[in-house]
Amino acid sequence: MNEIEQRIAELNKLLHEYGHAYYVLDNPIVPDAVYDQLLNELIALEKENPSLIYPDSPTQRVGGTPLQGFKKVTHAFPMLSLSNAFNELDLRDFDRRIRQAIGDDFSYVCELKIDGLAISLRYEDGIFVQGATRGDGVVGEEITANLRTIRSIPLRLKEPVTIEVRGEAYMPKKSFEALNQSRQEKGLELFANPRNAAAGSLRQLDPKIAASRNLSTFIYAIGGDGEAYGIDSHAEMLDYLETLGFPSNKERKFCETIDDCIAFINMWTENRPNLAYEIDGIVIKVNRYAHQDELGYTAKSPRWAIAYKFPAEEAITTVLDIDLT
Ligand SMILES: NC(=O)c1c(N)nc(OC2CCCC2)nc1O[C@@H]1CCC[C@@H]1O
Repeated sequence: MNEIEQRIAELNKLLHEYGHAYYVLDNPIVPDAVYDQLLNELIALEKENPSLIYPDSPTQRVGGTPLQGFKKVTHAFPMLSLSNAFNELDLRDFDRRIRQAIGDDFSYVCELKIDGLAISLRYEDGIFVQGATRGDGVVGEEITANLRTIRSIPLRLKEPVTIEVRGEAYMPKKSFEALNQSRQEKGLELFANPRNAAAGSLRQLDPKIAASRNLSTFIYAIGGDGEAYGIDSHAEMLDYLETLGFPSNKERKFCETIDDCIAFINMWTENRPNLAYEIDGIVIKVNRYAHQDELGYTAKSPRWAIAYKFPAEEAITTVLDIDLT
């Protein structure tokens, strides 16, 4: 390797490491100025040596020309939805059904239900090759170019594995407020909520627009059977995703009983306003894969998971308005 090739390899390695710390671990290890200076050095070197541009170079996140439209993609594994629970009774019915099916010796994992847009990411030998929306669960839209612009989505994994993962793309509350503020000043129509803003951003044909919207992601599932990766529980799968370099939500909790889950739900019902992103509920999943296999699936959702949905704010204000008039 000549010294230019060496420097380009070194810059790719450093910028990947710094980018992962900043965007995935939310824990920067160099000041922004240092990151920007290295990125500009790489941009200049790549300009002089285009044949040395790595496909997963951080300079390759924002594509050039806008697309004419989005291709359809059939998911290798259907992207399921979640059945809902709205109160404690629903949760205890869910728990009773599980215990009737597999006995009492099991545990749950509780996760925040991110209020964004479900996405699927495909990696071949560790390289990000395709990203799609959930669509109807079977067929989605191919939005790879837009997903590449999301800094928390790794372009190369820490292991050269071929894997398909699922997660939620979302717009942090602060980015949503800033976006609507700037749209207000331009006399543009405002987005109703961060979820619509994220969906609207990922439906843009020009990746430069998606890149400007400060989207992020949390990854929460492997498409297909996790056993293929030597994992046998949901908790282990989330840890494995982190070792590969994916962002997973750290507010998850291992719960022995449904009472622990209800305590978790009560805590986050209280704490939700302090989060940097919107959640619309709490997802409760039976932890061990052996138990998930025993419980199986309905046509559209797993029997081993349920989403407790927070009461919608607007409904409460409507009720209050009636009471107050
Ligand atoms: N929105 C979420 O934070 C979330 C989550 N934390 N975990 C899952 O588990 C999947 C995998 C098994 C069936 C649903 N799904 C989520 O969102 C889904 C996307 C499509 C419907 C649900 O909103």
